[in-house]
Amino acid sequence: MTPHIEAGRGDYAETVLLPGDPERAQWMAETFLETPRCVNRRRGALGFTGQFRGKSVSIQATGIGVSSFLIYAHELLDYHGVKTLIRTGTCGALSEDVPLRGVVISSAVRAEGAISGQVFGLYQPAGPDDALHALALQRAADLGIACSAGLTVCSDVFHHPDGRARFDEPKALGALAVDMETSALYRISARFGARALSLLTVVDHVATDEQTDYSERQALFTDMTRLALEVAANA
Ligand SMILES: O=P(O)(O)O[C@H]1O[C@H](CO)[C@@H](O)[C@H]1O
Ligand SMILES: O=c1cc[nH]c(=O)[nH]1
Repeated sequence: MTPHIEAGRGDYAETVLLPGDPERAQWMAETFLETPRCVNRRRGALGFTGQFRGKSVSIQATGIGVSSFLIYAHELLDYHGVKTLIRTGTCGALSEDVPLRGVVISSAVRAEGAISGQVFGLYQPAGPDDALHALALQRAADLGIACSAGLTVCSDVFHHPDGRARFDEPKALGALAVDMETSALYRISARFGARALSLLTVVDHVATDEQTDYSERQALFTDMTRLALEVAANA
């Protein structure tokens, strides 16, 4: 047991998928895992462990933002012996080339600057495990899942006073999309010697103002979840 996770040692698999939203965690577990069992309910941050093609896989909700994400990632890596973290998140698209509802693979992440993050080195450039990244591209092609791989931005602020203008610089660098956890994922995984990959589904479009409705979420995540589980099963 850790401060934020009631599960005991051995309750999590070595590979854990990490959605932000607990409802997504439950939907992913009940839709895709065989014999899913709930291993964490503390604070409503649902965690599940089950089987996918004979391999044990866990799914743990992380909440929103770097601070919340780091609590769950740290406790999974430090206490539960987790070796591979695959985020299954949502993002806002920054590039016109990335379609609404599409899947983005974060090949590298750039954090929006903030003084507090320097404490953890969160705002240094970071990237995924090379082998997981290559595997995701290959499995996406095999499965016919259209995805865009490239630079993403990690922001600490969803409702920002500067609006979308703050993304002009990362957009000019070719950033595809923005989320709020990927820099934490890549940095903390490197620190623990764990493997990491961030997969994101586009739920709104900063460039075109298109939005998905929350009611269509869950089904929207089929491609991303299939891809994450393919990587988990073959990593
Ligand atoms: O849907 P999740 O995985 O939570 O990810 C995205 O959604 C939240 C903002 O609505 C942030 O956590 C952002 O990273
Ligand atoms: O615009 C968005 C959508 C999802 N997640 C984000 O961080 N931003």
